[in-house]
Amino acid sequence: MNEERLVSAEQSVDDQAIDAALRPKKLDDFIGQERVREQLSLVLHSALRRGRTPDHVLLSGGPGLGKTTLAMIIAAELGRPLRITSGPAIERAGDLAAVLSTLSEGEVLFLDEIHRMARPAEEMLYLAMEDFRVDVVVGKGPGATAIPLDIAPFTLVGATTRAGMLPGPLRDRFGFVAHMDFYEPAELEVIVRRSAGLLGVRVDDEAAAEVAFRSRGTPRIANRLLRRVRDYAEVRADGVVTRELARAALDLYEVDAQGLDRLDRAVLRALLVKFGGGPVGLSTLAVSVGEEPETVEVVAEPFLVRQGLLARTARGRVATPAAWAHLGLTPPPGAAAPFPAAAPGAGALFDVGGEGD
Ligand SMILES: Nc1ncnc2c1ncn2[C@@H]1O[C@H](COP(=O)(O)OP(=O)(O)OP(=O)(O)O)[C@@H](O)[C@H]1O
Ligand SMILES: [Mg+2]
Repeated sequence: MNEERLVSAEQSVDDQAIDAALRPKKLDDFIGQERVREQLSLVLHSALRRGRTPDHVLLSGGPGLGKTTLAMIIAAELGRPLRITSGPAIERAGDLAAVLSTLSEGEVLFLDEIHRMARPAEEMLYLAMEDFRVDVVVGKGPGATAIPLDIAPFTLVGATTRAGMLPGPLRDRFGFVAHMDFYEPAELEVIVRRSAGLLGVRVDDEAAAEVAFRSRGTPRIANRLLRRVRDYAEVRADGVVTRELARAALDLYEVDAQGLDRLDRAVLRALLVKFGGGPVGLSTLAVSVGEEPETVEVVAEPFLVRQGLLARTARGRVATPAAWAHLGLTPPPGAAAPFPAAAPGAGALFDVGGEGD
């Protein structure tokens, strides 16, 4: 169900064309991520001044935060062609050799989902990144020989949603690592206004703020919510999106004021109403909302944790005071007692494993 969620950060089939159409093309048009943008600008422009290929760049961050966009911008800023491939497409070292040996000088190679590349290819990549050389193995078994092959100096741009899964030696070979964070509502508001302009949707500032606020810190979600709001305004009104219309549309799609959707709220409500705020075990909680434990853990919980509405403890899931407030409920006396703030020094109680967000 994850793919169909309006608030999923993953790219859906519907997003593909729109993602491409809405991508900023220059660093100056890339909104937010101030520090990354400034650092990257220095890396690129100093290399340009020296007439060298810039260091390899690793972009790390959650889905929909702008990694692919930034990779394209890097090539554009350098005025170089961009070759795109991805970890899953490189099953054998030979697949990578085929790409590397046909790069032109200064070309930018975008390797998306780099953490999913096959191991033997990884080792080939180390050498290529460091020495602009690959060893092509010819033959099999004891008679196999490695033939060194020079390749053109290039800039690798790797992207990953799981920087922690990258082997150290690979991470160390990137001269610049950009960590992309969730966006602030004010930044998303600018993104929404820009996207609205490109799509020819008229949104007033308050409506843009409303959409931004419900977008979970993620530009891709903001752009998706904007489209749903536009549909609503076209069918139910004169096409101009006001705050009231944006609210009505997003309420209809069950995306609430903080960006929680139906599943998020069902989990939270069950935790509060059926289990008095917890602690309750994951599988019990999942059964009570009719979902698989994995769905609750992977799809709903990370955002609830990030919003400070739910905590994972060694004794089970616990709602925070903010959770009661968010659903407009009053906690019963003594509810959510085993909460971190109330139990200084009880850090060991809390299991932060498996967060993966
Ligand atoms: N800083 C930004 N300013 C304006 N638009 C942005 C920004 N970052 C992302 N977007 C928009 O959000 C959408 C998703 O961005 P992008 O495809 O680059 O994300 P991603 O990090 O590559 O995601 P994934 O991990 O799923 O590959 C694009 O349409 C892009 O236009
Ligand atoms: Mg991408």
